[in-house]
Amino acid sequence: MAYAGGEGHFGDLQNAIYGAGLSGILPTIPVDFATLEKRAQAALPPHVLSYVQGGCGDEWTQDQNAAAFRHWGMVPRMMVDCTKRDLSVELFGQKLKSPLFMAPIGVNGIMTPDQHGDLAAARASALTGVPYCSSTLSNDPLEKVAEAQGATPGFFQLYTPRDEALAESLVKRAEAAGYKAIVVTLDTWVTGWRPRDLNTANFPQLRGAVLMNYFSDPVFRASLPKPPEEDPAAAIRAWAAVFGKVLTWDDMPWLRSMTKLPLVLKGICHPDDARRAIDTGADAIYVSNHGGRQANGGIAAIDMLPGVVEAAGKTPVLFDSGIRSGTDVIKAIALGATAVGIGRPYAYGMALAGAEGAAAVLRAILAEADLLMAVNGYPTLDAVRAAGAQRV
Ligand SMILES: Cc1cc2nc3c(=O)[nH]c(=O)nc-3n(C[C@H](O)[C@H](O)[C@H](O)COP(=O)(O)O)c2cc1C
Ligand SMILES: O=C(O)C(=O)c1ccccc1
Repeated sequence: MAYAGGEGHFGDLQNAIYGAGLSGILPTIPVDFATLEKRAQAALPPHVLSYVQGGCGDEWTQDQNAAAFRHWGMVPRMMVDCTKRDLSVELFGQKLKSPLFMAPIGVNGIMTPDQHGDLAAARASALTGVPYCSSTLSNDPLEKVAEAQGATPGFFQLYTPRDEALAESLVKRAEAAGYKAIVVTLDTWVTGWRPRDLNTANFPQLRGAVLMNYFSDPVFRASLPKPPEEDPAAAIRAWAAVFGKVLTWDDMPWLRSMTKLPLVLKGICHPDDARRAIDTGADAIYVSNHGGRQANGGIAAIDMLPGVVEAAGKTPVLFDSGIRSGTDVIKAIALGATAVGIGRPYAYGMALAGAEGAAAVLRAILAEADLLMAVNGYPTLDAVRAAGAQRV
């Protein structure tokens, strides 16, 4: 049944769903965020849910991130042949089927009952071709996560430790494991004020979750009097002491010297910071306010994207924070993003059905994006950018 026009498109999922419905089969993973979140809310242990769902302060910025997409609108073009759509992008020398990627989520490890959510996320990436940016915080070592990503390229997100030798060790391991870019997160040397987690006195990392990249690291291990297996409490304390280096522009030569891989700075929101990042050697800018988890009171991330895109010129701009649907993805592309990160939505899919659940969420987002392009007369992402989005 080739009703939606064209074959082999992400939007074919729609036909598959309606077709299955004729035999009484319904999607097991909701295709919209609101229903998905409700289902995940019921499925997750309360302390995991509050950590993932929550944000900083009264969550104004987190709410704004999603709500701000509602004041950007697009104008359709008619009489354009859109039977073939091309959502592919080239990023870090990799040809990707779509502009989506999975944003780093350091507690993926505790999102699945088997506590191997990092591997589930990596398998979702292998299943869909959507790259996974895996976090430094992980229940499985980065080498195993890379392996589970199969042929899909992966990126490694670095939380820069205070111990420079440990930072260098993590980056060298990521290079050896085949990651295609190093994404340095700038906004989290300290944790933001998160009332949901504070009121329940819950911080998963201090309970020993998701620290396997440290516990498996030769430099970290050498810094401990006893191995983490023998004295986990001391290893956790050592992690807390080493976790967050305060980065300044003075560190750029060092960060740049650590790797020949593309270097991406995550958390850039100001055009001047984007210019300085590029001038000092960054290969890509990653606009994000950490999903509103780190600082409250900030402007919605999508509203900061156009200024950074303009400042970045030809340098690729990655974006996340507030993406909840395929429509949001297309709006971010229209505003100049090169690639768009999905955060909480895929984590919720994973909470419901592991790798398959996360893959289902990504496929639904891609299907909506593809069908929007089909209807709106945008056959390519360049056409999306040319059409743009207007503030309404
Ligand atoms: C539970 C959770 C854990 C996260 N852990 C990390 C992390 O380890 N490293 C990082 O750079 N960003 C982390 N982030 C931020 C995401 O990469 C991304 O910026 C954010 O989720 C985007 O917002 P959204 O979830 O509203 O789409 C985390 C986000 C969540 C929800
Ligand atoms: O929960 C987060 O968003 C996150 O990335 C993090 C990681 C380590 C410490 C504090 C926050």
